[in-house]
Amino acid sequence: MRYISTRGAAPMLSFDEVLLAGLASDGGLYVPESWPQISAAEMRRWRGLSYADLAVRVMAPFLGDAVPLPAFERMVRDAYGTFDHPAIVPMKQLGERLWSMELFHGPTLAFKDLALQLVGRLYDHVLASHNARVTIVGATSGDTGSAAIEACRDRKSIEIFILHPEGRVSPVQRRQMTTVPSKNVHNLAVQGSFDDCQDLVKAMFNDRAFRETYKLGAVNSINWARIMAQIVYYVRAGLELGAPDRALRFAVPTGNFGNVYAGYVARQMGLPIEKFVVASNRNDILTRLFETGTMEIHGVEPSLSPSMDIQVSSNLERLLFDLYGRDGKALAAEMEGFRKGKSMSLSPARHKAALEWFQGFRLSDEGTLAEIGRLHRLTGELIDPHSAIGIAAAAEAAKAGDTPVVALATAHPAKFAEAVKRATGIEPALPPALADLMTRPERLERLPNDLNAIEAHIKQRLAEEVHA
Ligand SMILES: Cc1ncc(COP(=O)(O)O)c(C=O)c1O
Ligand SMILES: N[C@@H](CCOP(=O)(O)O)C(=O)O
Repeated sequence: MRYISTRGAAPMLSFDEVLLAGLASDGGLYVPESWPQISAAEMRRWRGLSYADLAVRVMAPFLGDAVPLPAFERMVRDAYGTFDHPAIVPMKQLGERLWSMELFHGPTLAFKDLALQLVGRLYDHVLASHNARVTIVGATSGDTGSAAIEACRDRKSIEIFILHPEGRVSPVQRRQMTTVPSKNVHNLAVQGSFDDCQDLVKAMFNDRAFRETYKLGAVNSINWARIMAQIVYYVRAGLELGAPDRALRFAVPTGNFGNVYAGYVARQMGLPIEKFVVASNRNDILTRLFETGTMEIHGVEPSLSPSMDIQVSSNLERLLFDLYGRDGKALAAEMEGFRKGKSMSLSPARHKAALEWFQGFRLSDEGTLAEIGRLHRLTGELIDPHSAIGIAAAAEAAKAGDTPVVALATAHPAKFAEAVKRATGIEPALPPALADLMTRPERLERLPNDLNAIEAHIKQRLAEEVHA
């Protein structure tokens, strides 16, 4: 398996090279040269497999010969051995055609663990075989950061720097990052939005000298390995609901478009997915794109679902690459225009093609609180605001059409206790392993939204490590 950049000007790479590269050298994102296929017969055979066994089968074609299969199997088993539910991603029926899939049973209580527990192990394996070290730089609106830190803490060959928007993540999310005492973990609270943090990370990757000197690595979903690991639970949901003999739909709470893009890949591999409902909060750039064909950046506004407070959805570029017939040069020009003009429009034909697979949905904060309350009254369950947006989208979709709709529940309610309490009067408790989280000492650096300041800080910290 070889990987190509969405902007057409970076070298083709193998899986291990893509894992270490993160962003492509032309500023694009790596995607597989072609989509591996899962046959109907394979899907039927895979129905009763454990999550780990299924994960190995779904992901193996993406590795090429970069990682030996026995080692990969071990990594997968270890990664999902950290989850606290035997099904790893349990599904619950909420209505006649309505299901939710819980993706928050990993160590940091959000769907990011499904990919990052594996990516941390892949990094270890590949760094050891290349005898290399890496400096991870990542941006987070709250969940990627803690999942990446948990996956990379105390690893000898990794230093990890996570940028989060100061004051714009929940107190639990912040503390899950800042209370980790490991020496290789560095938290930077940036005066700006998640989009600013993500721009800073991309700018560090595009600063060739900095990237090469400090051997930058990525943990955000710009890294293909993140997407690869997220494909598995779509296949799992499909098999549980009767694929390949029955089609289904997904409703996905969306920010950076990584989660829903992994579903798109599952469909490209042959899973019979009829439609994706792309669900957003008031930061609805994607919903507007599907409604109108035009993508236009408005400022990021804080909401009750802060992890989705994003306007520039990185992974949309991977979908656009296919909508542009995999013409990297044409897409590079389009992305440059979008960067400068903060707006881009799809041609009517491309817009129509996108609507065959996707539809948009948005929910206000008031609607989110109402949905948390409604679900609690109906089922007795507490759900977090991100999952609530997905479930509300799925409930609406289930009213139209006969195929089942699966809502992805992306975070544990205790990560957003304040919103859940406002909606239900009940404060969800953190699991026992995190019971004392709110009293642990924190460690973070406050920095301006300025590339030079961030790079200087990282250089200084790395120099101190060398002399320690
Ligand atoms: C809890 C939660 N739900 C949904 C999302 C949106 O997912 P994506 O960025 O993959 O679209 C995020 C952030 O990524 C998140 O942390
Ligand atoms: N919501 C995310 C934002 C980063 O997205 P990623 O999937 O690209 O890592 C977060 O919680 O940090």
